[in-house]
Amino acid sequence: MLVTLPRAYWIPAIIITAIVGLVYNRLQRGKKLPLPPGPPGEPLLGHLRVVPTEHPEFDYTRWGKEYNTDILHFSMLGRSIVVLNSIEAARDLLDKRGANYADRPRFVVFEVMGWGITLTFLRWSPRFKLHRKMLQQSFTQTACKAYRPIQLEEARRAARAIMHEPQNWEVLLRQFSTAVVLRIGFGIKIQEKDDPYVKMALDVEEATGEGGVPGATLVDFFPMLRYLPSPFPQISSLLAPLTHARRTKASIQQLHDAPWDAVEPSIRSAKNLQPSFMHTHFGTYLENEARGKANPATVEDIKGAAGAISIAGGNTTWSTIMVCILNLVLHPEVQEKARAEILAAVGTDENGDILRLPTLEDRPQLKWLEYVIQETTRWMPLSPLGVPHASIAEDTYKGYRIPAGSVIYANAWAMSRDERYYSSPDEFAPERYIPVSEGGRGEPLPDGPFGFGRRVCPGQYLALAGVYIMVATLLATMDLKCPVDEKGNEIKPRVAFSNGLSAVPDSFGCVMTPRSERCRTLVEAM
Ligand code: HEM
Repeated sequence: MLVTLPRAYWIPAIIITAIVGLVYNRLQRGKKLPLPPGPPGEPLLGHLRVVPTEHPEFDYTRWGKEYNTDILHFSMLGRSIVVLNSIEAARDLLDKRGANYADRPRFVVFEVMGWGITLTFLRWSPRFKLHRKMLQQSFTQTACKAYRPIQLEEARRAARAIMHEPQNWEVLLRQFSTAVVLRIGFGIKIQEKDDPYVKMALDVEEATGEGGVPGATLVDFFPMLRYLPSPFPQISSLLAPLTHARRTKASIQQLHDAPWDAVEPSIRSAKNLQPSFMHTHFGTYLENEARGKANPATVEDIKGAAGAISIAGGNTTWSTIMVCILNLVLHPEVQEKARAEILAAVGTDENGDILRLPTLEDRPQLKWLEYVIQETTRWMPLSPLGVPHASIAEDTYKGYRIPAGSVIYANAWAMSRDERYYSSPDEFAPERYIPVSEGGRGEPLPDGPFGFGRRVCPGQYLALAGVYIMVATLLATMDLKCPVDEKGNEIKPRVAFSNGLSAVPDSFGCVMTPRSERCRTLVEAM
């Protein structure tokens, strides 16, 4: 039965209800745990202008020290951003409570770019699980053995091309990493020169690399801004990622469509088939279709997943090779030690010339080279803030509250500089990993560069095998040196990295020369 309140009581009733509501909220808030610490923000905007847009990982690391915490909180226009600065915090939350941190925030800028069905940007959903399964199963440590012949052939092809055009070494190494992922993803074999797919991959890398810190641009916070008419984004540099995304959209679509369209007829007709991810999954799709069986993945899903391989795997592998070469050039003693180890593994003749080129099967013997590669991923984590995860439900950690829907950055940069584990962390020192029992420092291999939990990089084994075979082939056959000026003084490379999703090293000089005629002959014979 409804009780009607006389008109005279309405206003006092409203006021009392409001006061009770306020008091209740206060009490509830009082009962809630505090948010993790962090620097003060500004009214309404929060930390939008406090966190720098260029290399925020450095400031996040500094704030962690200043507030003596490995978990920081920032608020950007009402959205919670949580930064994890230690390997323990990342393991505790992203690994051990993985189900709650498997989501991604919405990447509006990347959506504008045309990244539709790409695992990296998929939110937690049945579609995410489908893509994750398809990619994870294809790149386990065991499954990656099947790609060894491709990686070996492409590494030798790249070494041969570098011997012919040493001044183009940087582009040719880029070509190597693009060639590997295009062959594995779509079964496309690229041409030696001016290949259109390499050009497309480069355009896409530029598009992704300069899209700002993913999930953290103004447009990511206010998705409606994506509809601003073209001239407006020029008004503020905060909208620059939107302009960039619109400009580069076509290249992303092209890198999905062009290789697919080129290969689809051969899979349909079962002629000139090349083994690839697309062949496996699209082949099964066609078989199911012919038998009237349901297909779990659509054509768009398979295209998106194959595209994810070529896009997530090309630039990343190339950048890692570049950082490795940068350090080999800066530290000739590290280079010599790696070369001596390779020579011992492949054998030498009476002139000290190698008997054969290194293979992927030599890798377990090449411990020093492994440390060099691991140190490369620690010294400059390719994705210094990882790709952000998002929390699904509210959580508590170390007495702090992590609101539902928080954006979570695992700060791989801070982890790589953690002085509890790494002595002189800015130093490039592969010897840090030599076990104490062998007279070394026994420091732990880096843990964060490939991410965490249910979103950990599915391509990590493939990537490290690619870096290994390319670097081993170069070291076995060529000397890598700094260029010299007209007075014969070495021009040391300038160490600088791009901002954004991947930290790509700035271009630097390196002179690659064949170590002997025998090395040249071996490479040419491939
Ligand atoms: C040295 C090279 C590479 C590095 C440093 C790297 C690093 C990363 C990182 C940090 C993430 C985010 C992980 C997270 O959210 O916690 C990631 C995700 C991913 N990587 Fe890699 N990656 C490399 C190579 C590759 C390769 C070769 C492939 C090709 C198969 C690949 C495919 C992917 C995909 C598809 C994702 C998205 C996973 C998801 O969202 O569930 N990556 N990678």
